Formats: sequence, structure tokens, C-alpha cells
Amino acid sequence: MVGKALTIAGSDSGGGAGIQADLKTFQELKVYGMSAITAITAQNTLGVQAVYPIPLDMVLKQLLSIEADLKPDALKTGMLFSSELIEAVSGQIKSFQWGNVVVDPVMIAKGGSRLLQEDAVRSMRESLIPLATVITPNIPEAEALTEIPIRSMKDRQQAARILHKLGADFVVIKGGHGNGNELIDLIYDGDRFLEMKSFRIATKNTHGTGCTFAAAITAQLAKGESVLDAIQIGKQYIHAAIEDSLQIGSGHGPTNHWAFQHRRVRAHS
Ligand SMILES: Nc1ncnc2c1ncn2[C@@H]1O[C@H](COP(=O)(O)OP(=O)(O)OP(=O)(O)O)[C@@H](O)[C@H]1O
Ligand SMILES: Cc1ncc(COP(=O)(O)O)c(N)n1
Repeated sequence: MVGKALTIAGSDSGGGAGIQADLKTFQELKVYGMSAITAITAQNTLGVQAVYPIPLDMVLKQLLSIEADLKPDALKTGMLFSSELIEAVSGQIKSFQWGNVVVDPVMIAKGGSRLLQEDAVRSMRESLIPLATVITPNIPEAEALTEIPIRSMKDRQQAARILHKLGADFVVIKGGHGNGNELIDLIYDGDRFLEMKSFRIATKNTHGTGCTFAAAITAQLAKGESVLDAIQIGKQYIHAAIEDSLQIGSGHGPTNHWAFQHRRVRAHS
């Protein structure tokens, strides 16, 4: 039986982030992809030109249709835009008893546009994080959720502890926004800290990296993999996708979803 993965997120007309990145990732990792669209963005590699939130009722109808017939093995949340949406979506996830929930707490796009209203951070903290199997904030998102400034690895560990206490089983604080040639994603399971290290790829083509990483974790969970293995495959997938990124558009180009499988084929031939 094929694993079924759901993304609850915003649409990116440029195809690099959001729903589009998630479905590409699901396809590449060989799970059946489904979507519930929370907002439509007019977006390209240069930035976000407009945001149109989908009426709450229509978002809930999408989730109901999926529950009535398809039922996901794993799901991820991305752009949820407002406090109302976060609370309603969290309520549905809970009442449908959907498990394997990956929360990517999307707040601000690369160019600076807000993808989450400022007053919605509290709902994320109180309603969504308690349902998370894995939460994958970048450093600014972890700072907003925990209200502590993050400058050192000790600060990151402290933020991870807070997010775990709020109810996330596994916390991954991503290091894309850090400095230096080495890049560390910090994992915390409530007991141990694990540092997932890689080298920093020098490229401006990093549009959709957060979405893609979380979607790859979701795909692996939908196939029944353990959370730690899913996070590690997620890292391999996004690293390959950034390393072989695509020169498309004149801003922050998208990642390359073919890279991961191409490398596997090469490694086995
Ligand atoms: N330049 C890079 N080289 C290698 N890995 C990277 C690079 N940038 C990001 N990553 C990896 O990509 C994943 C996503 O991290 P990042 O911190 O960029 O997420 P994000 O901030 O949510 O994404 P975005 O900035 O696109 O919104 C992480 O595993 C991170 O380590
Ligand atoms: C619709 C939508 N969702 C999310 C992001 C953030 O993207 P990233 O994966 O780069 O954090 C985005 N730019 N647009």
C-alpha cells in the first residue's frame, strides 16, 4: 500500500515553495500527495506580490473531503496565515485523530513578506504545536515562538526545550539562517540533542528550502519510517536539492527535486 501524505499550506504561483514544493517532494519520494490550500500567493523568485487567504469554511471543507475518503498517513502544515485558520485546522487535525504531524511554522517569506499575521504566533504556540510530531522552525521562527533571542547553540538548545515543552515530540531548529561554512540543524527529542551537520552551499537559490525539508520528512513518515530516520532523509533530500538547484527566474531560484533520486541512481550504477 502506498503511503498518503497531506500538505495544508499556501500556493506559490512560482512553483518553488508552498503546496507546489510539497507535492513535488511527495512525488519524488514516492508517496501519494494530497493538498488543502489555505491561501493563494502571487509569487515568483523575486518575492510575494499578493496574498489571498482562502475562506475558512473552504479550507475546512477540503480537510473534510480528505477525511471522508482518503485519510493521510502523515501531514505537514505550512503557511496558515491567520489565527482563525490555525485554530480551525488544529481542531480538525485533533478531531480526525490524524497522526505524524509535521509543523513548518512559516512566518515570513525570503523577500520579507508576512505569510503569517503577527497576532497568530500565539495560536501556533497554543493550538498547533501540541499536535506536532515534529516542528521545524528556522532561527527567526524559533525566536518568535519562544520569545528568546538565539545567538549561540546554547540558546538554540534552550529554544528547543521550550518548544518540546509546548508539546512537539521532536524539535528541529534549522541552521539555514546561521553564519559560517558549517551548517547545523539541531534536533531535540526531549531527552537528547543531536547535531545534524553539513557544509553551507554557496547559492542564492534557496527558495522553498524549508517547505521541501518538512515535506520530505512528512513523506518518510507516511511510509512508516521512524522520526529520526525521516529527519535524516529529509536533510539528504534538501541538501541535494540545494546543491543542484535550478537557475530559474532572476531572484532566489528554486531547489531541484530530481537531484536526490538522480544521485541514488548514480550511486547504484
Ligand atoms: N545554503 C545552504 N546550504 C546547505 N543547506 C542549507 C542551506 N540553506 C538551508 N539549508 C538547509 O535547508 C533546510 C531548510 O533550512 P532553512 O533554515 O533555509 O529553512 P527556512 O528558513 O524555513 O527556509 P526559507 O529561508 O527558504 O524560508 C535545512 O535543513 C538547512 O540546513
Ligand atoms: C506559499 C508559501 N509558503 C511558504 C513559503 C516559505 O517558503 P520556504 O520553504 O522557503 O520557507 C513561501 N515563500 N510561500
